[in-house]
Amino acid sequence: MAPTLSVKETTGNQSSWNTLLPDFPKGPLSKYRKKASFNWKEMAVFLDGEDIIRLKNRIFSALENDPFFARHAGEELSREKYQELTFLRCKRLFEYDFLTQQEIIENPLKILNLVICIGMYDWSPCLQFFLHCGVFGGTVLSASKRFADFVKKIYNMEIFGCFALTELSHGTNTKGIRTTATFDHNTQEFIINSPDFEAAKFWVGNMGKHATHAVVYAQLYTPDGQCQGLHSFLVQIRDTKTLLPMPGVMVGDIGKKIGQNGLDNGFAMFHNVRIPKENILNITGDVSPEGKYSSSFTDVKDRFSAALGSLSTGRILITAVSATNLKLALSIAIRFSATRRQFGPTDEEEIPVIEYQTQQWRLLPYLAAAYALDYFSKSLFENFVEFYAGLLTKQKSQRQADLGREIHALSTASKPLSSWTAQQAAQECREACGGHGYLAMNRLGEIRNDNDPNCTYEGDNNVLLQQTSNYLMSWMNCIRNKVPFESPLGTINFLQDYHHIIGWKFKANSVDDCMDSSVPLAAYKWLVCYLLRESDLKLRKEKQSGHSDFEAKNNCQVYYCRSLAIAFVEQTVLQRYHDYTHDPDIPSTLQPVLKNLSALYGLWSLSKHLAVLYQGGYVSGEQVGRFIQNAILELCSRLKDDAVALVDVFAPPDFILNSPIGKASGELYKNMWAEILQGNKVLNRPSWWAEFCINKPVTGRLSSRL
Ligand SMILES: CC(C)(COP(=O)(O)OP(=O)(O)OC[C@H]1O[C@@H](n2cnc3c(N)ncnc32)[C@H](O)[C@@H]1OP(=O)(O)O)[C@@H](O)C(=O)NCCC(=O)NCCSC(=O)/C=C/CCCCCCCCCCCCC(=O)O
Ligand SMILES: Cc1cc2nc3c(=O)[nH]c(=O)nc-3n(C[C@H](O)[C@H](O)[C@H](O)COP(=O)(O)OP(=O)(O)OC[C@H]3O[C@@H](n4cnc5c(N)ncnc54)[C@H](O)[C@@H]3O)c2cc1C
Repeated sequence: MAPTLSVKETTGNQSSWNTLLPDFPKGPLSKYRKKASFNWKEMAVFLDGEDIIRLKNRIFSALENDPFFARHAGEELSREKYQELTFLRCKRLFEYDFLTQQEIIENPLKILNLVICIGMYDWSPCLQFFLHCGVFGGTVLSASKRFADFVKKIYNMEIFGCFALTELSHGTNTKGIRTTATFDHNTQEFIINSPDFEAAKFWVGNMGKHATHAVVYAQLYTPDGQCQGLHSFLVQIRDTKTLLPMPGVMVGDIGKKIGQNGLDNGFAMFHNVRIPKENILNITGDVSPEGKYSSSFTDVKDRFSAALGSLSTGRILITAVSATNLKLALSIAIRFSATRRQFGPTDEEEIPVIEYQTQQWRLLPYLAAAYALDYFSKSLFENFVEFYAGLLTKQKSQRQADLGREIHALSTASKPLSSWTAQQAAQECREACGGHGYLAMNRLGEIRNDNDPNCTYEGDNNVLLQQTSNYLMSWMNCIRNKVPFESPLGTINFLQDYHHIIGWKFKANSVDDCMDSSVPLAAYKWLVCYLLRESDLKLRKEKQSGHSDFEAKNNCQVYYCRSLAIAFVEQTVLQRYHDYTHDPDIPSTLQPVLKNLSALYGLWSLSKHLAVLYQGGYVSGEQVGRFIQNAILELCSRLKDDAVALVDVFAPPDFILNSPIGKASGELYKNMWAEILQGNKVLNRPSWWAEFCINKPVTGRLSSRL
């Protein structure tokens, strides 16, 4: 695969940038655009490449010109209407068929960009489409060749799919799933059953109203009564001609959610539902006609990992989806902050709120995080593409197995990091826009609420972090015994220097010394080693004091393993972004601002761990804390005049961003006013006017009845 994220890509010339990226309208934001230290078009082309920008333009303009995607000011859709519109939009996505197989093979990053572009418009149709084609379709596709005919039906929408793992009473604990699939060798069928309503499949996207088929995870029972563990099965849940439930299936919608309400999340119970033997998705095991179980995995644990392997795709995608929400929220809040004026040094002059130190400190570290996480999510996606190619070609090498473990460990921490960062940023951006941030039309509430489940689905963030710390702790024996080790992506290779790193101390002697990301990076390496040592000691102590493995692990999470996983993933994100921004091949016009972003992301993230850095003796004395704080403030101040151009690089067109206060013109009040006046019945008196004007209350009439 071509190294599409390599910095060696050409950035073209001014005239090609202008063709790809039109100028913004002149207006209140022009002042900041002129102050920027770099050309935003050069940056956009440098980061994405011309081909991806052309793809984005194609998608954005298709949506903008399509009546099905029209936005209507003041529109308030009922949930049913919103679900219907979401489905109509999803159908349009089939009709557009934005990417050919060939384009995806040539540059897999295009699929990620497709998800991002559609999601920037609205996550409901995006998730509906990709749950069907990607999560459901991808699982069937990777099972075996015998589903080839079925796969065709998926991609021409003859059927519609969903992915049903979670149950009403079990989600994170996948081993606790209770749906059963019992093989009947007399009829060569599996019989699917939900033992009771608590084992009903629950939360399943697309299942609520329209999915016809589901990938159902169930405990496989062979005729000898043996449970062979969790396997997945293709089950038809609705008739494709009528959308009525299939015999034995009770299926419905779980109700209104906090966000993503265009998507129909549903439940299903199965009562003796018979499916052909061939419908087992034989990824991890199969049964013979006589009912004998076979699996290419001899180890039960390996089989379990493989059964859940497809979840890594979702977690990597969610890392990127959350980074996208971060970009959307920041585009709105930074454009607003550069145009909204409050107070000033004199009575005559009010200044844009972005000039305030607090506003800079609240927003600009998130801007740096958006750049770092965007880069990381794309690079992790590229790593995953390599792994997936190995899966499809049935590679059984040690490298392939190690790569799977490493990607699992990275994605189970990058999803939490990215989704939490976006969630906190969306709230900060909401508040940074004051009251106007709370107006639904400005979209920050929608971004916050639609991002929220990224912290939960595809695995609860707090529980997923345990997977990453388990992986890190698994190297402790090698570290203790000084046995050399390395991982395919090299993310844990620095731990070989553990005994040396653990003795490091903070070296910078001034604020100036701290202005490069190498400083927080060194601190992070120490922090990971320290937290690894502390977590390992704590675990051993817990076990020595007589606690079971379960209890001991549980007692090691807070302040130990959980912090370890977070520090590790922050370190990994920073390492990749540091290497990228410090590459000598980066255009000299862009490098200074990129290095500032890298330093700010590193120092700001690290500053949340200051207590542990002091506690473990990596830093001492009050000066170090001050250096870090002052360096953060200095970087915020340096980036302030670049902030508008930095969001111009990633902000989608106004139609997609859909926020009057976030529009590219910066005509904050004109844009809001226009939207408000186009609202539904804004100037009308209420339909219930008579309740005030005619039917007056009789004060105290009800008090005697209390
Ligand atoms: C991880 C768990 C919590 C583990 O539970 P536990 O029982 O404790 O098990 P362990 O002992 O820890 O694990 C045993 C070993 O297995 C290893 N393991 C586990 N999982 C994996 C894995 N995925 N890969 C590799 N290895 C794995 C583990 O490390 C252990 O090994 P070792 O002992 O350390 O060596 C687990 O139970 C769990 O996963 N829980 C969470 C459940 C979950 O995630 N459910 C998801 C349900 S589906 C859902 O939520 C859907 C949501 C809808 C929105 C999705 C949005 C997706 C993004 C966009 C669309 C995608 C587009 C696709 C594009 C395209 O392809 O076209
Ligand atoms: C919008 C949305 C869409 C979804 N779509 C789908 C779908 O399409 N298909 C599907 O199968 N599922 C779907 N899900 C379900 C989702 O995958 C689960 O909700 C998720 O895996 C979390 O599981 P849970 O809800 O059982 O949480 P629980 O596991 O019950 O978690 C509850 C709390 O307990 C804590 N907890 C649990 N175990 C531990 C532990 N070992 N240590 C410490 N704390 C613990 C958690 O941190 C959490 O705070 C969706 C969910 C949402 C919100």
